[in-house]
Amino acid sequence: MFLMKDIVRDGDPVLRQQAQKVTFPLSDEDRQLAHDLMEYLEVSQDPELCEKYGLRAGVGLAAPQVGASKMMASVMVPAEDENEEPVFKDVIINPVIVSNSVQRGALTEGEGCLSVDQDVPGYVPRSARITLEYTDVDGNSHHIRLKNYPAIVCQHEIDHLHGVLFYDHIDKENPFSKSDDEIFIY
Ligand SMILES: Cc1nc(NNC(=O)[C@H](CC2CCCC2)CN(O)CO)c(F)c(N2CCN3CCOC[C@@H]3C2)n1
Ligand code: NI
Repeated sequence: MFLMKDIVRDGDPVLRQQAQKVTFPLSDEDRQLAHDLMEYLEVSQDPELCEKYGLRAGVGLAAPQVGASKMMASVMVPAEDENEEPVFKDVIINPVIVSNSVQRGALTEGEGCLSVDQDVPGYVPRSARITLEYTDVDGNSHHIRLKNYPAIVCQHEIDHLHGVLFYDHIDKENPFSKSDDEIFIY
């Protein structure tokens, strides 16, 4: 199980590398990595376990953040009402954003990152809607449309696979600048 000590922090070159495509069928090592990436999110979203293991809660975790430069990330976006199924939950392997809306969106509270210890205030403008292609651990390919919160999370994770961190997108001059067609999410 991953703990905070296993999370690589900003400054480590692995966070700025282009991750390697994953080959199928998955090796045992890659299968274990996919499992552990999702397990981190599940544990971190359980208040008791999160506290018990001293984790920072997460809704996504990319392989480079645990030192594995592979195109793989877990995403677990809970529903508003936690008694419902998560809005989106999967390990996305070799993900590609095949199209995205012109309309932009940003999380109202900005973003953070388990690999960035300090807060970096500001809006992180992203596409409000994306069409995502990826392969799951069983080798099935998916072609899905996501919007708002899950779309933002997937873009944050896919950025990690290309060596991009959330604060790269923040406007230095005016971190809270917003063009009128941008929507606010969540
Ligand atoms: C928005 C949010 N970001 C949390 N952390 N940051 C992360 O997930 C980073 C990735 C997210 C940062 C912005 C977009 C993607 C991790 N990243 O660095 C991976 O690359 C949260 F923890 C969180 N939630 C809301 C839902 N809640 C359900 C119950 O359990 C607690 C949980 C808290 N929402
Ligand atoms: Ni991150």
